[in-house]
Amino acid sequence: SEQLEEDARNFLHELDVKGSEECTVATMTSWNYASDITEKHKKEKAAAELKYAEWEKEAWERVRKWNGKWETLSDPYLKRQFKFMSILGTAALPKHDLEKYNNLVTEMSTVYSTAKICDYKNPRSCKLELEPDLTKILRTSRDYDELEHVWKMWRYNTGRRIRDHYKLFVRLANKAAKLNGFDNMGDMWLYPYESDTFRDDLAELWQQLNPLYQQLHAYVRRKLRQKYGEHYVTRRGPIPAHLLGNMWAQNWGHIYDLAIPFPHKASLDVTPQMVSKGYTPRRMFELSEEFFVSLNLTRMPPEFWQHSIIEKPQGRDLVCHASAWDFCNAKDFRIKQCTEVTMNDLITVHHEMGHVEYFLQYQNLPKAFRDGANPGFHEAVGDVLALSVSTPKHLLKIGLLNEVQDDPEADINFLLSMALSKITFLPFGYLIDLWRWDVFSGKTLENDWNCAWWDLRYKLQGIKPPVQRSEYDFDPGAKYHIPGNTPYIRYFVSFVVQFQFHKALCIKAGEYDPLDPSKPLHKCDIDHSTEAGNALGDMLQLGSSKEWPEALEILTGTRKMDASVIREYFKPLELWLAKDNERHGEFIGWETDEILCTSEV
Ligand SMILES: CC(=O)N[C@@H](CC(=O)O)C(=O)NC[C@H](CC1(C(=O)N[C@@H](Cc2ccc(O)cc2)C(=O)O)CCCC1)C(=O)O
Ligand SMILES: [Zn+2]
Repeated sequence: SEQLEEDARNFLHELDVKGSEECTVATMTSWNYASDITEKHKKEKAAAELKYAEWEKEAWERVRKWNGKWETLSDPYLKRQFKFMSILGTAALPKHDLEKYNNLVTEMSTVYSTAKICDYKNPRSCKLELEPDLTKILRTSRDYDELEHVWKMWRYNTGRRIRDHYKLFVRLANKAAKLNGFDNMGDMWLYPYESDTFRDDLAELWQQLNPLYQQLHAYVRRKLRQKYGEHYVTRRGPIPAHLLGNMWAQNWGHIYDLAIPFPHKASLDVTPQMVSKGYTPRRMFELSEEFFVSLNLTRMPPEFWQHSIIEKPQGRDLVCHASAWDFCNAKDFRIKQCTEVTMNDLITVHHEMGHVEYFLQYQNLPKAFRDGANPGFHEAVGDVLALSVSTPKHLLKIGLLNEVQDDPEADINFLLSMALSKITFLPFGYLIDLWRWDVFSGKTLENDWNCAWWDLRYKLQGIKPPVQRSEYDFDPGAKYHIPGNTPYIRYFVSFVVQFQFHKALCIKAGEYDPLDPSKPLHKCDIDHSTEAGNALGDMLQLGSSKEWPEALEILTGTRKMDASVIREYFKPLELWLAKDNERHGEFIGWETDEILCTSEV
């Protein structure tokens, strides 16, 4: 009835205003803790989390009173808000359980963010931190034993120390999920994807992408065998995980120098040019903002520049892992990033600013809709712009390259550098929550946690630990998102859909034409295209007010995740890798009879 509709609008508006105010308070205490880890900030954050949970519970109980009525409303926009506000979340836990749950997550995050290890070359000095020290060693060292030391000690001082926390955490998480009507927390995490074929769809995407990954894996293994010798990197075995330039082997971009196909061509890593041109983190953020503005998207507000932390502050502990923050008041948006002047961090700056651009585009929607169409969309925005920024053509435009070699060999070099961060990430992006879903569902028992992790790491990534692991270790806990309790499948989704977004925007920018060989997808740069920017903005403004297939269709014309676009982007490389591997008689895939992880405790 008209009256019911009117009452519903007023009711939702009241909850929206109050919910945003409560959200601002809670987010501020979370920011204070993440940017300055002290006992005082920890206590204030814990108290604010409980207070926010009380509000969520009150709001949820008032929404429940509308059950049987809101379903009869005719306006889908109102019904969708009621649908989302009918899920309470972890606030459904009894207060003492919620306090325990929150403290476990904060405690695990603190262990991770404050962990330090001793220097391999100077064992009495024990203050090396993940950022910048350990990431720098993993990125630059080619000393097999030094890399093994750093890899092992990081896991000793993080994962091993939170294994027991995680046991309790899983039980409480599942208790909360059941109170929300889900079988376990894994199912509750998948709710925002609103699809009962989602897991199957993901498995299908991985099947389509695995062959390309295996070709790249075989090629890189040969290059690493040349560097470290056949004893360490065997012909047919998995690659030792600590040789891939990254603490988790999730991005192999930093061993590009060992893998470059045509070494006599110009390097594409513009870090040296950034340093020699006196780039600062501030300049990197302004460069990224300029790109968004060139697309006719929204510039960062003054508060962003006032309150963001874009360089590592000295003399205090903080969560250095980059992050973007929405303070729920359509005014205060921030990034916290311990930025270094490297190309990799320039990409990360775009990733984080992509989150803020999404926050800005949907800031006037009701709070229930101030999210990505699905979490993977939120992760894709910044990466889409970074696909354009990474092209030699764009780097020339912004003065970070002084020449572009436009020939097939330079093309293969470029595509390989992109594949070392985009294709290598796919199995990792998939397996993190494959492991966690099995842990939440009980399919993987506590005594098998670490060896189940290494089964997946071996099966999907074709890597192995440099030293044998056991169930005394807890290697998943050495990756930020596990102690941080952040779902991860969003990144796998993002790495597929970001290429679909890229293709749609490149067509609108006139930068891609499937029939024009001079305009392949991987050479497209959408900067300064307001057609592309307006199309992207139109989708971002929807927030989560429409189901994600509809948002995807508005931008790309399709309603499904489609792996054929990322494969089209890398097609020239895929052909070249297959030929090169065949020429060298490379074994595609991996096998081993080594015991990677012993399960007796
Ligand atoms: C308040 C809050 O927490 N906000 C959320 C955002 C939101 O939910 O609104 C947030 O800021 N999350 C932090 C997280 C940081 C990063 C990350 O963790 N990345 C993944 C995977 C990956 C790797 C390469 C890549 O190109 C893209 C992704 C990893 O490093 O493993 C680190 C560097 C990049 C992004 C992020 O921004 O997603
Ligand atoms: Zn992100």
